[in-house]
Amino acid sequence: MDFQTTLFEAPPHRLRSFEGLERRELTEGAWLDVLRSWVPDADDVLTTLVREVPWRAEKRQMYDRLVDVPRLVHTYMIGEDLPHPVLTEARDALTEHYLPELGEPFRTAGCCYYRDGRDSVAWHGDTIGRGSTHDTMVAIVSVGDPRRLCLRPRGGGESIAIEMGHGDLVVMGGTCQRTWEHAVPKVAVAGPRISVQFRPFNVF
Ligand SMILES: O=C(O)CCC(=O)C(=O)O
Ligand SMILES: [Fe+2]
Repeated sequence: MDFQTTLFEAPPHRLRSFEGLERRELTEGAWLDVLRSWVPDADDVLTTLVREVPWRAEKRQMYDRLVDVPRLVHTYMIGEDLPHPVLTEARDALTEHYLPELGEPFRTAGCCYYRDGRDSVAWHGDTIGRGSTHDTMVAIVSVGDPRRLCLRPRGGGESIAIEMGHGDLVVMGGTCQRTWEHAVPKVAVAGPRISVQFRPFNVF
């Protein structure tokens, strides 16, 4: 790229491209995509979200069972402005990249704030709405301290774990919400982490 191009053409996204995205096929038509260090300004995204998101404690029945959810949450519904421009870019870039496979845009952004290693989410699938019956995608952008996303097949079998680091993208796709479960387990020591999950219409 020559100097003039760099100087005069503002990049359409400050996000990196999807080059380096790796797919891991799980069983029964479930899969995981992982792209490390996708999000720029991850430090700024973290501090902005800690400050700007109207966090509330989660005390309710979640998904298909009553789970222990020690963490803070807030969901940006369809049409609501997101609290950081990088998140808007991320949602639009995800929509563009996955549209041929997903067939619809990412619409909502669920935010979860794990304040320290004691915050966690128990085993569940995102099966409110269409995730219980249809193939879909949940795209997770992670900022802050790394935490493990554990996954296990619902029918029994070995679990796997993916580290979600500062600025990483992890996408659960195919049948993942109905044939597998996922969890973010407690750990002895961890600093703050925020997860932003982009989902299509009527997937929670
Ligand atoms: O913390 C994460 O990245 C996963 C959260 C999650 O599975 C959920 O809120 O449904
Ligand atoms: Fe989930």
